[in-house]
Amino acid sequence: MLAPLILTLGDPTGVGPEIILKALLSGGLDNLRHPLLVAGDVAVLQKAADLFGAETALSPAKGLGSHRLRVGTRTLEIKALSRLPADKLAYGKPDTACGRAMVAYIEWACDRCLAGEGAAMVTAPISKGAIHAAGSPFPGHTELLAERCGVDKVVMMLAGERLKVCLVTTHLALAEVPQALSAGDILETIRITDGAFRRHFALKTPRIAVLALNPHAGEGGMFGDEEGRLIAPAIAEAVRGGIAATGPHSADTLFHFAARGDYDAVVCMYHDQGLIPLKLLHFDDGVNVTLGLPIVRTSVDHGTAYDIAGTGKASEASLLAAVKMAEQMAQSGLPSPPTRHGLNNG
Ligand SMILES: NC(=O)c1ccc[n+]([C@@H]2O[C@H](COP(=O)([O-])OP(=O)(O)OC[C@H]3O[C@@H](n4cnc5c(N)ncnc54)[C@H](O)[C@@H]3O)[C@@H](O)[C@H]2O)c1
Ligand SMILES: N[C@H](C(=O)O)[C@H](O)COP(=O)(O)O
Repeated sequence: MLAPLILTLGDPTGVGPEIILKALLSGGLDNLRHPLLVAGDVAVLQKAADLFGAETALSPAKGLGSHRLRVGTRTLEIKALSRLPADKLAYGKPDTACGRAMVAYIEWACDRCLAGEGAAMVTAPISKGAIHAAGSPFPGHTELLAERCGVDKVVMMLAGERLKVCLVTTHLALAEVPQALSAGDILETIRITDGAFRRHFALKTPRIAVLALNPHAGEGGMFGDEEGRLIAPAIAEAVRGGIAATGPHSADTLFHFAARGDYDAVVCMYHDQGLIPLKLLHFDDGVNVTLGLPIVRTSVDHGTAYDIAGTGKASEASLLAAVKMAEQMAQSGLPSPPTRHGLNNG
């Protein structure tokens, strides 16, 4: 039997629980090669099932899971890692117990994957504010997983069929981006992107466009020198290493060409540079992937959507795409980046 894909519940008061139930009830999880295991909370999932009027029945599970929840004609395997008072929780209002639970789901899934007991982890959305309030020092999954896996550099990629963006910097204030950029970090982002595309997406020579930071790529230094000082040297070094990287490209025009298929990946200097075009094209079915980990991690591309949590309206499409991509990546093997803690099982 193949190791399971471990799906973390995310914020119990966000849309995570209901999109998991919606994906299950849609039949979109029926034909996976790997078994699916939800790392989460039984009562929270039962409450989400009620949103869809689905009849549920609970029984004990053997193996990695602790419970089996029958929902209508389908079954969800669950590892219960919290026992939250679901009836008392209000959608959109996580407390510190919820914050701690979100972190516990992620840590457990990560550790199972590092131990080879999970084939991949797929994450439902968390609230960055809630995990912060619960004492987590990390701004999101990406940074938490890098630290837990003992990896210094990972790459946040958001992927859709038409566009794949890979970020040099992620969750930091825009004002801090120029200081945070370095030629070494840009080069590492290009290398991790190239390696992941060769391994997981079967591309012999991925075509990687690297963006400029400033308008018109700095216009020859008139407004900004990061292009000549940091980005161009990183691209030149990548090219010397056999990578098909080009740039620095002006960000305003490049996405048009990337979306029509001229490039396989776009390396972006900061979060919104890449995520605005990505979500414009792929809000419904985009997938967030952490490249450079010794485990496979994919995620939905959206957040907790508190404004619609508990209504059953949230789309499950990104979650289904994330599960599908996790399976594809798990089957294509793992990269073996060096890790600080020697946990590399790749
Ligand atoms: N992977 C993650 O864990 C992740 C990703 C992005 C944001 N976040 C976090 O989520 C919280 C809220 O972030 P935000 O408000 O910027 O973004 P959001 O994605 O939660 O919501 C933005 C808008 O998109 C809508 N939306 C989101 N998901 C939807 C879905 N599945 N179907 C239909 N509509 C949907 C929402 O209703 C809202 O109007 C923040 O704490 C943020 O940090 C987490
Ligand atoms: N930057 C992502 C997005 O906007 O979709 C999101 O915040 C992901 O964060 P983590 O996967 O690191 O939680």
